[in-house]
Amino acid sequence: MLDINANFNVNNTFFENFEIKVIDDNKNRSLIAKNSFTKGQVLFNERPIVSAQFPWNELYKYKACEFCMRPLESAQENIRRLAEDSTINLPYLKQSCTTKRSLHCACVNCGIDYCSEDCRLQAYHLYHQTLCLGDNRQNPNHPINILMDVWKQMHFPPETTTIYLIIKLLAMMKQIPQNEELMKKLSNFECGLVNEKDQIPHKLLKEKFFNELESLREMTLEIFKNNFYVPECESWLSKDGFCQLFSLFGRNSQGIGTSPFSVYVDNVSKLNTLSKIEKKKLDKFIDKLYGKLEKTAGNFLNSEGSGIYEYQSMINHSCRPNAEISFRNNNFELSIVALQDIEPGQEILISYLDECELNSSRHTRQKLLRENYLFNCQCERCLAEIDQPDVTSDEDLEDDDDDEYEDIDDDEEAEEMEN
Ligand SMILES: C[S@@+](CC[C@H](N)C(=O)[O-])C[C@H]1O[C@@H](n2cnc3c(N)ncnc32)[C@H](O)[C@@H]1O
Repeated sequence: MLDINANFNVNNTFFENFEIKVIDDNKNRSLIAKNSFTKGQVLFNERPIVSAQFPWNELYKYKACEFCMRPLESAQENIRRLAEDSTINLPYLKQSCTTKRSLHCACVNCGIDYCSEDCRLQAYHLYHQTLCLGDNRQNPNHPINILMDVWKQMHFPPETTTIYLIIKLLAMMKQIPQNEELMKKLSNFECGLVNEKDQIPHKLLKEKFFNELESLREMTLEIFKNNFYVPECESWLSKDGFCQLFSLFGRNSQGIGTSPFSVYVDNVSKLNTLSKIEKKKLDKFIDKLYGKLEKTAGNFLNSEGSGIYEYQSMINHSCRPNAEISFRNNNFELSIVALQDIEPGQEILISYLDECELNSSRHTRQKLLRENYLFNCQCERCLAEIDQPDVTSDEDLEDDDDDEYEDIDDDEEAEEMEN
């Protein structure tokens, strides 16, 4: 039988290196280093409890393993598709492309693709036995396909989450023998609909989305009753339970991005058999390809999805982080990597914002964190910049009009400055 813990866990030295501690009222729990780490060191690796590729991303033919999201295209296929140019030939492909087509396989009933037999088996034992649609995989009238279509119409790219995470989770609850353990893990995640202390609601749960959320709930409930009813999960599909489930994914899910071309670029640039002239030529060639990609694919270069991670979700945010997330295996396994030397007793802090957002004003950063993660950031940098004028970064200005919480916050801050 499959060891369910092997699917979720981080390596077993985790609690030798870290402790989870409540160190302040605002942030609640924090992850604290027990040992020292040097810049560039991997603090830990972790696989998600549940993950899924985004549906638009899949529709646009970003081929990835259904279980671990490892790309299924070779670097050459990937660049040809994204750059819309079937004449591109990548040099040194054999040494630098990691896609292993000979290991790929598919579910014999529905044809879903996996990067290996191991992934196919793990998916089967965790959820796919329940979710395999067989001949109905392409049937637009199958309730799961209808739900996915409705979801796609509600959430156009750039995608941040998917209703399929909820479907997979319900199937896992049905299938796995130790589902109390999964239930326990889920109960550890932040899933409040509002930040009770500061009364900040989640953006996906604002009034304007109530009708959408209700139709998603009704459809999911129908699928649940007919396909994988589990008595313990019935409350998840009540009105409140469903909002909480949504909030759990909204507040905790971590984006996953994989790409055969970027791995190729990484590997090819490390080849030490090339002369200086060959290296220069190669750099120029790759720059040109990226130029092409910018025109044809813009920012959409990766197979994208999201997942929830038990231990990564214990790490608080800082606008001046000392660690970062990376997907070094080009699949859903996440690594937390030190950005600087870390001493015992120091809190591990990552950024929930991307690089561009991190470079924005304090006002913009705080707004993004409030909307997505329901907190007023109390990090060292935000506290140090508290006297900064309340300036919104340029790229954010057009969003300002429809942000009712911004206005409340501006008024409060203006009042504070007057007093
Ligand atoms: C993914 S959880 C991190 C772990 C969390 N502290 C816990 O106890 O489970 C994210 C939540 O932690 C809190 N948090 C994280 N970083 C914070 C920060 N810089 N300032 C204030 N609260 C923070 C917020 O409540 C946020 O919604």
